[in-house]
Amino acid sequence: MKMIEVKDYQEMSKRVAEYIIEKVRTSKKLNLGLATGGTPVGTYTNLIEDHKQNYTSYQDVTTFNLDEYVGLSGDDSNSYRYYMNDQLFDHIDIHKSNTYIPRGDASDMQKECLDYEKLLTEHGGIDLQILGIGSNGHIGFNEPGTSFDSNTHLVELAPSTREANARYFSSLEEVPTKAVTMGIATIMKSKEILLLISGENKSEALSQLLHGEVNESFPASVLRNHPYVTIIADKAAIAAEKVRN
Ligand SMILES: O=P(O)(O)OC[C@H]1O[C@](O)(CO)[C@@H](O)[C@@H]1O
Repeated sequence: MKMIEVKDYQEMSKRVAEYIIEKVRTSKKLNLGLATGGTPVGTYTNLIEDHKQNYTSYQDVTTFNLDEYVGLSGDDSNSYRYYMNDQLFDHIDIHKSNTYIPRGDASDMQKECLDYEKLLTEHGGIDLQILGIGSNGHIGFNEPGTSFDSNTHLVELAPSTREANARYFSSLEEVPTKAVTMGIATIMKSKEILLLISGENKSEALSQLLHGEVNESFPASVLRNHPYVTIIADKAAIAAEKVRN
């Protein structure tokens, strides 16, 4: 794993956006894996600004999101489909039909998982996957204990994840208890991964990722087995990590 240290959230967002833009501009066809949560919002803002100023085109880009809440339709403002449209897709020239997110309101969720995995395979897999990390080490919605062999599957969200994400809902009770997520094996098939880590509250996770054991109790640790992962971390995440060690 390679680590790039940046000053702050703004610099992280700019650097990640520049990296994505370069890939978009130089690839004939690009399969981009995208994440939600607070971490990539600044990256998406930078992509939109660049699209408006420099006309970077996303017409040959296909996107695959990591996860979605079970029970929410794409029209629900808390769904990740809504988030992606709102934060990125509605503001660039991507064909909406080329943006894939597992459906949280499918009538048969087991089939939805199988179909999503198949879709990824049929498209030739992800070229560049953007990842955030939960403070318990989750990637996508793969909570501690998830098998490293897992494909797209249904999960029960950890109480800490529901609490962390409750800030987007009007109450904790409203946060869905289940989600659908690409599995660890699915994520590991990506050709390249960029992991974004910002803020002191992620320093414990960064520390464990860099120095802890590779095992299923800390899902992100699997990334140490991937040949092409770059961590982009800001000073706040790293500084606190250094103090701890
Ligand atoms: O970026 P945040 O909001 O800290 O979330 C970290 C991770 O948690 C998730 O939001 C899932 O809870 C991921 O999508 C994200 O990468």
